[in-house]
Amino acid sequence: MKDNSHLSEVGQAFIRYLDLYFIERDLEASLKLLHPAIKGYGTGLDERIFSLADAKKVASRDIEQAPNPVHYELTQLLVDQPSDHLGLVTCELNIKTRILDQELKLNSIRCSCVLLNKKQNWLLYHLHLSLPTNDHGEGESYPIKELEENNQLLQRLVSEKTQELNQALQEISQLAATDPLTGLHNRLQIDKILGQEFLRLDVEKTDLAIILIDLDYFKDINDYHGHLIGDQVLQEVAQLFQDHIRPQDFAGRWGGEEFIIICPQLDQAQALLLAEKLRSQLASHLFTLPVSQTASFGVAQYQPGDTRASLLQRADQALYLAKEAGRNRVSSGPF
Ligand SMILES: Nc1nc2c(ncn2[C@@H]2O[C@H](COP(=O)(O)OP(=O)(O)OP(=O)(O)O)[C@@H](O)[C@H]2O)c(=O)[nH]1
Repeated sequence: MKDNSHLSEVGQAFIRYLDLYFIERDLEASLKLLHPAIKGYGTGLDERIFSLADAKKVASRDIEQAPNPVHYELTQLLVDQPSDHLGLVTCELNIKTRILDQELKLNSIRCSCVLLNKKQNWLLYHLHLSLPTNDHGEGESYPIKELEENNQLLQRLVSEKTQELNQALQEISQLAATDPLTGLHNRLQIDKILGQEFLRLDVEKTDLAIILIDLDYFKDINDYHGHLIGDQVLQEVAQLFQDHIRPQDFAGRWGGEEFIIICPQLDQAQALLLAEKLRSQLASHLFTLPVSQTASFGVAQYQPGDTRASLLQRADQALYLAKEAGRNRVSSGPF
């Protein structure tokens, strides 16, 4: 402990504050030496102190970031006491500490401070710290201010980049799950959804039905009108299915001119009704192009012991029966 007896009460109070704050890094004790109406500025860009709460925030962040003792050397100390209640300190100091095994050294910090005498205690009423803006001095190895600025810039860049990456990731996931022509779920995604629905069946013991759909004589559309018109018909059919299923159903493109609807919580009878609705909507649909289009539908309901493959196989067999029976119809068996 340095001998400060030559200093006035004001000087001693100021040194006491420096010791508690810098050397001991004792937040609570150092805060007790601040006047309740403290105001001032720290060295950081955002270190504005307009209340004791601000001072606490700035100091606690500083101590958290640099918890080791901060050794200081006063290169200049001027203490004035214009009145019984008013003390002024003007000083310059060099500090050094260690953060994360790195030596930090900063010279020529300027500090001006007003102390008020409150019930025989000199308390810091105003504090202003500043760093010279010229190039770093000899031996300064860690310009905190610059580090803070870089840190803030980096944080902003990282947050911007993270946002961009998240958005790109969302777009990529969306693309990976979507059929580019129709905008419906693609086969991979439908397989994933079916897997999730099977897991749900284990827990919830509810119904699940699927509807496989194959357009009738679609080859003719391509042959007579060309592939581009064929594509437009596929898009319009997809939109029609999407418009007439329930919000909880999933519509997907299963293959070229094959579609699939996954219907959670629907039994066979209800799924047959839905399929019939889709069939008749399509059969009577007025396409924007001078074409008409029907489809055949195979319906299968989940049975205990089913795998995804066995359920799909039954729907496929039902679809085959609908085709065999003359197309433009719905079938669910029997098998
Ligand atoms: N325009 C277009 N045609 C496609 C696409 N995918 C598959 N097709 C066509 O769909 C047609 C399917 O023909 P087929 O398998 O013979 O069946 P179909 O003519 O619909 O007859 P049925 O299924 O027996 O009623 C073929 O001409 C394929 O080229 C696509 O993405 N765009």
